[in-house]
Amino acid sequence: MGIIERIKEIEAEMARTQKNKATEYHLGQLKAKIAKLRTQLLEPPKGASGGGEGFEVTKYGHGRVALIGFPSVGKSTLLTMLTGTHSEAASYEFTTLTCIPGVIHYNDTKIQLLDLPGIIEGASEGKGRGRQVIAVAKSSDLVLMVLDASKVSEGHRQILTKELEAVGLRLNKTPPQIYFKKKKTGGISFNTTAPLTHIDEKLCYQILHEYKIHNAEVLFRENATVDDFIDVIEGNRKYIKCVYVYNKIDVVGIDDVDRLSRQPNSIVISCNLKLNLDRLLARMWDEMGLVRVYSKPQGQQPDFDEPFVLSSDRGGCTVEDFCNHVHRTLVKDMKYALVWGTSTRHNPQNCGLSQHLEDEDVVQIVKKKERDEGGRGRFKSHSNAPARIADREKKAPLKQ
Ligand SMILES: Nc1nc2c(ncn2[C@@H]2O[C@H](COP(=O)(O)OP(=O)(O)OP(=O)(O)O)[C@@H](O)[C@H]2O)c(=O)[nH]1
Ligand SMILES: [K+]
Ligand SMILES: [Mg+2]
Repeated sequence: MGIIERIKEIEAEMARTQKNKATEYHLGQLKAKIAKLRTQLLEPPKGASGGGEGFEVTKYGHGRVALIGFPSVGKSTLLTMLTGTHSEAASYEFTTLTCIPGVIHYNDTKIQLLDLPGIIEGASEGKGRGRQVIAVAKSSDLVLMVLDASKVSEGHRQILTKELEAVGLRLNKTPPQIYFKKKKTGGISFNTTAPLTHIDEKLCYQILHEYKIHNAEVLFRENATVDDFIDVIEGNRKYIKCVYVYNKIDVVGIDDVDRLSRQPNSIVISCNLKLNLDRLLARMWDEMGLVRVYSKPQGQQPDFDEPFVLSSDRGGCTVEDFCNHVHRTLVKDMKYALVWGTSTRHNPQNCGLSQHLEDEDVVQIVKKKERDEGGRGRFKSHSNAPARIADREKKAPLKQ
């Protein structure tokens, strides 16, 4: 029997099993069994050389966004509108057969947007190009799940979420607060700092047993579920933000539009009428959590057209991360940093390497050998972005 059949069989057994106190241990074990099989499913077949049919597209820009959705919901139309890169759009399904990259220029940052073939139920098990599409979604910083506003009754949102979850993607979730460490000896030590209502010590042991783990340290820091615990044991989950984009609102009534726009993490648009596309861009950019930091050489103004772009998902947002972006020896040479912006209590503030920077902060690195000329009046005004500087100065004067 193949892996997919075995998963189906266990799923059927779970559906048959009544949920109560007496069956909860058995159900927990079955969940662990399915998780293990799904992980096997994700491993490339032995002897496979990576395969030439993947959608490997080189990463570009400050972040990557993937368009995921059923066929003909308007993914390609949206890519063309947002990036200017043409991607074939047509009224028949599976128009797009590969991954088409485009670039969005927004807030002085560049974001790679990827158009992908439509996926359908069963994608996680290899239907259509599902597996390749999902692999691209996994490599992204944000998923835009595009849905057809006129077909919402068909449960596409749930189906696709399930498909992505089946391969270890977790949308709009944070990793469970469970500390888990395998050991060589000593048995299982089980502790909790929160009251648990979904799982108990015995069930934990059974799940670990299913994974043949007999020595480990487990600490629940929140009221987590069996699924959360399995996610932590598997350890290969990817936590990604997702915005649900309801397209084609030009063909549905105002009541539906209103209802859809109130769904969690959702935005309604129409490519045909160019409705709400700017809101979508703003939303997308916010979700990516990019942090633009402007470097200010001593006695000069920062170049507000050329931010260093940091992100907590990619490498972090501290002064140290900023230094590493600018030059690899800068961390070593830094005496302290002067920071202007929303991350500081006063402007400028002397900061160390661990200072967390926020979007639009200005940073001046004072090096060990340099003489600190801090506080010596205003810098000369030669800049290619006078308006933005004036704007910044209103918030916090960029002296020094
Ligand atoms: N009414 C309406 N139709 C739209 C809108 N956006 C796209 N379409 C139409 O929907 C159809 C499918 O668009 P595509 O962009 O090819 O959809 P897709 O999701 O890329 O499709 P596949 O690549 O086949 O998965 C085309 O006929 C588009 O013109 C919209 O906002 N409103
Ligand atoms: K299409
Ligand atoms: Mg397409």
